[in-house]
Amino acid sequence: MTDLQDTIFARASGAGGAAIAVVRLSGPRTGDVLRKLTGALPQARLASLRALRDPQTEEVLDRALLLWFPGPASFTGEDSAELHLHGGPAVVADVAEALVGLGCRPAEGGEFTRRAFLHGKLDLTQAEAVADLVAAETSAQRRQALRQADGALGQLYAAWTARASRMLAHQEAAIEFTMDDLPTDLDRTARRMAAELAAEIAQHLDDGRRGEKLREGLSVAIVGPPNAGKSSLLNALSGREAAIVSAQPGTTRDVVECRLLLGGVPVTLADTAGLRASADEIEREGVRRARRRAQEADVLIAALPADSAPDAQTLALVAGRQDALLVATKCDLAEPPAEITGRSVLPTSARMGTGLAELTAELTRRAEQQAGATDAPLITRARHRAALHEARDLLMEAQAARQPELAAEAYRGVVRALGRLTGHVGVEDVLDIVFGDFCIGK
Ligand SMILES: Nc1nc2c(ncn2[C@@H]2O[C@H](COP(=O)(O)OP(=O)(O)OP(=O)(O)O)[C@@H](O)[C@H]2O)c(=O)[nH]1
Ligand SMILES: [K+]
Ligand SMILES: [Mg+2]
Repeated sequence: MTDLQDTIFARASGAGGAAIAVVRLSGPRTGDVLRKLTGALPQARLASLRALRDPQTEEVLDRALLLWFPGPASFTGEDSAELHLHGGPAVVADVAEALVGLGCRPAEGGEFTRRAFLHGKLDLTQAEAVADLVAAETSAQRRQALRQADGALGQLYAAWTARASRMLAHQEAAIEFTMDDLPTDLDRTARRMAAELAAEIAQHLDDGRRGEKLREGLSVAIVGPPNAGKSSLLNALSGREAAIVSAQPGTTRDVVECRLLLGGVPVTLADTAGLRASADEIEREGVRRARRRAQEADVLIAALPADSAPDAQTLALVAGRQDALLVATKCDLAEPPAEITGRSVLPTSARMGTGLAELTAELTRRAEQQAGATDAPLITRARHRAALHEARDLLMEAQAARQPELAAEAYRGVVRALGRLTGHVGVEDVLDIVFGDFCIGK
């Protein structure tokens, strides 16, 4: 995808007007480009103030601060540089034009980090963390991304990959020895190791998706009967008129979303169509969407108006969800029940603004409880989860395999699945272990 012979450049600082624009360069021509723009290579890794000249016209384009990072001791592992230009769009555009004239090309999204990965500067989990750091909206997200960028997750996965390689090595050696008719317990050792690793991976997977929730945001859905005041609640919690409120039941059809920040966790709060049987095709689709959203939500809010009997459809929906939050709405109209089907109820009135602080506090408590920060590094992406599931299943398969060759094949799969996580898929490593790590010696 990326041709490493190309020298790439991109504006690394935000778009739009700014005092300074940082343009980043990476690739084999970088040194040559700096020489042509400034007359000489600046000292490595020290800031130098230089006039940048268009090599064709000799015109001074800008007076800029240069940083020259000769490879391999650079972020990408290649010769690279930063030009700290004055931030005007014309400065950046004219310098970009000069760079193209010197044989560079604009970088594609993520290309610098991709090069860092290809040159072994980062593993894949660290590359992902760079993207997460750039996107981090909250301190909690930043902390999680930084930890992953430091390699905590990658090291865990690399250690597991090494263990799987060792199992494979034991299994292959067991096959060899069986052919020599020598009794060994290599096969049993491999199976024991597989059981241990499978248990550790299962525990790592059983994290309630804390890392993913912090990275992607927690999903909260408001459900309830028509006219329960769901949209009014969404508007009150988010502080803006995001959803249409009216006295007409069946007002909301689409899922209406608002982003909130609760306890450092980004939260998507969704208002949904009132649950009822309807002759209207559009409303029926709205109710389908409401039910689907309720199913997917990390936190479910059941809005039940205090001035009417609890809605049967809503109660049925939350019956299987012990974690659902029962909220009595319109408490200015009637006394809310203390409990519904034995579960406590939070009284609110969007009109009077009562109970909203309590509801926000409860949502914040749940957000903090469900997302982020544990002692062990966390899975932060569906990609991680998929590969770990695959590895765990193959470890079970290896343990149950009747034929040593099938066990070996499963171990090979485990190494591949775990290796994909860091991007270091190295079945070659196994050969080194077979012939080096433990001494077959004959
Ligand atoms: N008295 C009182 N009326 C409220 C309160 N909240 C909402 N309402 C009124 O109840 C009616 C329905 O409110 P909505 O927020 O549209 O209710 P909804 O649950 O979103 O309704 P649908 O989208 O049709 O399912 C409107 O007339 C609101 O003004 C409240 O706290 N107190
Ligand atoms: K309504
Ligand atoms: Mg509504």
